[in-house]
Amino acid sequence: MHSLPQFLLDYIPTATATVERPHITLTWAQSLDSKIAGPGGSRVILSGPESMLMTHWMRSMHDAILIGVNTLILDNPRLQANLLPPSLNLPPPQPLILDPNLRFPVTSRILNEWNTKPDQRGRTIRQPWIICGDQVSSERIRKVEDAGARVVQFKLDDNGHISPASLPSILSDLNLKSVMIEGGSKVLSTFLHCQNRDDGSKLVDSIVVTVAPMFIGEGVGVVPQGEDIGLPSLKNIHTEIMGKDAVMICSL
Ligand SMILES: NC(=O)C1=CN([C@@H]2O[C@H](COP(=O)(O)OP(=O)(O)OC[C@H]3O[C@@H](n4cnc5c(N)ncnc54)[C@H](OP(=O)(O)O)[C@@H]3O)[C@@H](O)[C@H]2O)C=CC1
Ligand SMILES: Nc1nc(O)c(N)c(N[C@@H]2O[C@H](COP(=O)(O)O)[C@@H](O)[C@H]2O)n1
Repeated sequence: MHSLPQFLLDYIPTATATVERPHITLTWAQSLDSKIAGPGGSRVILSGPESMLMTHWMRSMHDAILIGVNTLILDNPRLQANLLPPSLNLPPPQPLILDPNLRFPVTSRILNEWNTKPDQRGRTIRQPWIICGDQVSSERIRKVEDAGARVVQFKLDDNGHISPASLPSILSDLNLKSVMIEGGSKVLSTFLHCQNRDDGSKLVDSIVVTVAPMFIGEGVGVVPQGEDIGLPSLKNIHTEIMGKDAVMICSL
């Protein structure tokens, strides 16, 4: 796959997304028994090489890649589009972490790479941005900022979360036109259960799921146990076979 997979274009219209109305894509990779990680949240490589490459194309099509703080802690990801040819000179996506209590570990790989590879800044690496609650102490914020990350504070919702309905206006404030939400389970669940943005328009625009031909058994479900009711209906479903995986893409 040497160029952007064309089937993505109809679902991820980053060209038409605007700062005023950012595009929101949810994406994850799951096993046949609907798990996204192993026991205790241990990371599992589900995607084969072809669908993983597609995920990196998708990352390059969004301004930002968002994960929950547990995924940051458990996976210690890089969140780059490093499988794509460097000769394309694509701008790296902006890592965004939803972290109400600012648990962000300053030893994380995304921060370490930002600090230790200054020559790569803006070309393959962007500074991690952490979205936390407005109750976090200024001492804690200073500690994380001194370590090199950018911290932005927003009012939390009644569940102590960054409100899914308000994420679009947070993105607008941050001058971001699109976001790809990669997980984990708790974050996917709150976004799947919240239908509308604060302005009343639909919250999630597209969903892209890689289904890998394996069972995990005990592990982390796509949504936490008991939260699999009230999930939205899907429209415009398209399935693409990529290597051994099936990639399902749809709108809501
Ligand atoms: N296969 C795949 O595609 C992927 C798999 N994963 C897996 O997911 C697992 C982690 O998932 P999980 O433990 O559910 O954690 P998450 O990564 O979903 O992080 C959850 C935390 O994010 C904070 N948060 C802020 N805003 C929200 C919000 N709106 N909704 C929900 N949480 C919010 C909360 O922090 P606080 O507790 O401080 O309030 C919450 O506990 C890992 O094992 C990882 O490997 C992750 C991504 C993709
Ligand atoms: N698309 C996809 N397939 C898998 O098999 C996965 N385990 C994931 N996980 C997500 O990707 C992050 C790690 O990516 P990098 O190694 O940093 O490129 C991980 O944190 C999950 O968000 N995704």
